[in-house]
Amino acid sequence: MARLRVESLTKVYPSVIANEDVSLRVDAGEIHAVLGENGAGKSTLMKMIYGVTTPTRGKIFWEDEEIQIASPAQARALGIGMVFQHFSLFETLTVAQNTALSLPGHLSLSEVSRQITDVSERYGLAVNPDRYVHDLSVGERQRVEIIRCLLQKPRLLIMDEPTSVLTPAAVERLFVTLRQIRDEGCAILYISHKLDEIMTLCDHATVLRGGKVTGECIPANETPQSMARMMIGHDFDVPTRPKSFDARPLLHVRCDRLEPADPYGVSLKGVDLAIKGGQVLGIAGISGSGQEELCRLLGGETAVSQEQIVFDGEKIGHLGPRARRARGICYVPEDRQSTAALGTLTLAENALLTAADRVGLTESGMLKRSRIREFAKQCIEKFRVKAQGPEALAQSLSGGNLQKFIVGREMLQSPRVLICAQPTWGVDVGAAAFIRQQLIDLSRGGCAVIVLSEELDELFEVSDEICVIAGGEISPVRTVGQTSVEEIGTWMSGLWDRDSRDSGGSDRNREEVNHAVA
Ligand SMILES: Nc1ncnc2c1ncn2[C@@H]1O[C@H](COP(=O)(O)OP(=O)(O)OP(=O)(O)O)[C@@H](O)[C@H]1O
Repeated sequence: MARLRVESLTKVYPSVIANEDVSLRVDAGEIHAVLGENGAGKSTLMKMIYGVTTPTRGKIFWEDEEIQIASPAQARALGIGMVFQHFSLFETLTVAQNTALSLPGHLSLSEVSRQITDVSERYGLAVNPDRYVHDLSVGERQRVEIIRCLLQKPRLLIMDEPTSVLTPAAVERLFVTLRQIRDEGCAILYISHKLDEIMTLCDHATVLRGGKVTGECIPANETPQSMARMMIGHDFDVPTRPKSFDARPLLHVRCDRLEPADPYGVSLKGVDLAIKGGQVLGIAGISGSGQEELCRLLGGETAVSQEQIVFDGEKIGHLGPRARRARGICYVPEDRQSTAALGTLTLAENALLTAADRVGLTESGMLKRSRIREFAKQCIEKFRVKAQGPEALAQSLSGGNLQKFIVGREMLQSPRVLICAQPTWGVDVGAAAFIRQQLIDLSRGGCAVIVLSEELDELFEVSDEICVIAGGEISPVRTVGQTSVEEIGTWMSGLWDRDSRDSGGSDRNREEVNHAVA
């Protein structure tokens, strides 16, 4: 008897068939991966199973009994739990208060805290029930989401890209937990674009392409390459990084201390960063270490005194985002859902939001509608975004496709500096390789590209120089040949030698820039 079986499940949206005749079964004690490129229909399938979206047609069987799942509450009552990719916790509440909100009945907070402690000890997911969520790192928040789900004693656990913001060590710990839950008889549906994770963790995989099931496999018998081929139908090019011959200093940021505007943010300390046109600077770090504050400083959301940021000889620290964008300092924020795009606007309108001045989308205060549409169309075509066209609402795109559009919108503005946070978050392997190559190519045309990412493999693939941000401080900068994944991984915990800060590549880099901007 399958724990869950779906038969010919179909979801038709006005503009697209997101799932077409999808059939799949997942058994008790099995971790079942759902694979597919961006827009293949994975999230839609999970949303139908969790009662968020109603199927257009098709059947769902829970332990051989046909059911209709009308709401997440009904799904939870059946024993289905879901951990969404984006957290759904209240920052101003404690872990226990957040958890109490999702549990049925009226348990006292001390009882909820006791249950949290029990589950966290049982599965090695350390969390203090009395801590406020705003105080927790992203990895800890992920643990709270998982504990909250486990407290409901799910018999089917759905996880939609749960590791996208976890460090490798945290992923290891999560996998131990998931294997334990599986061995206790839970069925797990697991979505991820990280194919090596699927290989190590999952017992079975179903592959979706264009909303249809195109194959099944046992991941342990495959390679990441063969699974990628099943997903996208062909091989994809691995990025190449030609030597950078023409790197020249372009942007210098110096900031002794900067308190965050956000009460729960991170203070930046002793930032002294020299960034060169013609190459990619990778900034590694566990999320929540000051990346957002650094991006706001570079992008102009946080203004400082004018001499603290020098761009191509001009002091611009006091300028806001629009003036910086007009100069060619473009920015891809980490949060594609709210900061980077507005879901209720069309893609064309979203393009206008950041590209108006740089691409000339207005004239004497009037919108140039056809030019706006044309630019949005260019972003869609060049970055292979699966969307109906410039008039599609941003919220109708799958997560990865919206990410591709946002990256395209910034890259096609011929930026002189591009700040790119988590460029491939939620993007499939083929598209991720494409974006990485575009970042490298952009830098080789003279742009100073800054990539902030938690994925060290990604940073080592694209960067010419690399450093770490931890606790609001920036480590020395190394050329990629001078360092290793191990060293950068250690530095991510803030463990670099502060005395070596003024030595090596970073110092040379800084001197060169000081000289150029003086
Ligand atoms: N509310 C909606 N209205 C219109 N179209 C939608 C809606 N939600 C999803 N779609 C479309 O359905 C298709 C499948 O989207 P879905 O989010 O399921 O893909 P996915 O495989 O999860 O992609 P990703 O890996 O990027 O998250 C996409 O073409 C998407 O644009």
